Amino acid sequence: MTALEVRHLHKRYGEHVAVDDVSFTVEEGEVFGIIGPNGAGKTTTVESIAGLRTPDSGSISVLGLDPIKDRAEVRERLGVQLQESSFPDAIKVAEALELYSSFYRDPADWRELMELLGLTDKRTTQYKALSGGQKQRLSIALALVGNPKIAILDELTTGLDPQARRDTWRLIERVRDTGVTILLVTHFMDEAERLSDRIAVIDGGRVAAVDTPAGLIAQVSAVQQVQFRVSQPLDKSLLTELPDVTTVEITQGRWLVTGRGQLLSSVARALARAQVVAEDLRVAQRNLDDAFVAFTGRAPESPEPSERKAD
Ligand SMILES: Nc1ncnc2c1ncn2[C@@H]1O[C@H](COP(=O)(O)OP(=O)(O)OP(=O)(O)O)[C@@H](O)[C@H]1O
Repeated sequence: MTALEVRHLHKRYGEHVAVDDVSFTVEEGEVFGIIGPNGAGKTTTVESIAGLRTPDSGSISVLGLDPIKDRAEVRERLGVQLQESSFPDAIKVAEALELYSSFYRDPADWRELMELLGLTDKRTTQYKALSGGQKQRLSIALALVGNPKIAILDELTTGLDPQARRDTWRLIERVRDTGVTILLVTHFMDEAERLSDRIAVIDGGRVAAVDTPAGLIAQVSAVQQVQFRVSQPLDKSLLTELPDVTTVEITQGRWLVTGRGQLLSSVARALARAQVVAEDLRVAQRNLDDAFVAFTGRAPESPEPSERKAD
């Protein structure tokens, strides 16, 4: 069954078009990733789904409901963890969870969530005294406290150290296993690849591609790369003139040959003809970073880990 349907979403701020034309569908139980460069319109899209922004045109259906017209019903079914959520400094972990759970008709057991998120021993700690990782876990707990069918997680692990990020991923997998549909906005390609069943690449307010992580990678893997060092000097033109080769770069003695088709065997034959041995030969494995570059023309940004510590 369809959990979310976004059709031709368009949203501008004044003259600035933040979301031009975005459409996608998310099935129940899916983890659906959204990736794209800064300012691509990802947050505006998820805020519109959450009913926090009113689209200028297009339609959004959340479990068959309209986020603006059916705001109260959507609130009951949708949990939102947005970028940089802030809470009153003095509120304690247990107080925040209890308070938020009181906003919902059929809340989750907030004590169980506190335990699941590893916050029980911080129950009496004030928000301001929590570490970055703990704040992040609290905001995830608060997104889940209404027992939502769909959770929106925006920049889930930005600012966390690698260990805390991996812990958070495991947590999200556990949440997914309970059947919650997850919409995940992320700058981290490894995170998107690990957690998402499907991913939308958004660029310039439009969907550049939607596919499984493997599907996105396969779409760009027609381009291949071979790297090696040469056992003796080699005339570069012997490779550049091969029909399967598009570029040849040499950096600090390392040859990087990009091309298509039977690239590896063409290069190997050319080297053999020149009686040159390829040392330390590597055939580049395509990953989601490459797909991101191919679809957006830009390298993914890795947000700087903040000063905050995970725990
Ligand atoms: N409240 C606002 N008023 C004016 N412009 C805005 C507002 N919010 C966002 N924008 C602009 O709209 C565009 C899309 O922003 P949005 O936050 O949706 O992108 P994003 O893909 O989530 O970016 P990031 O990855 O940096 O969070 C950007 O150019 C942004 O500067």
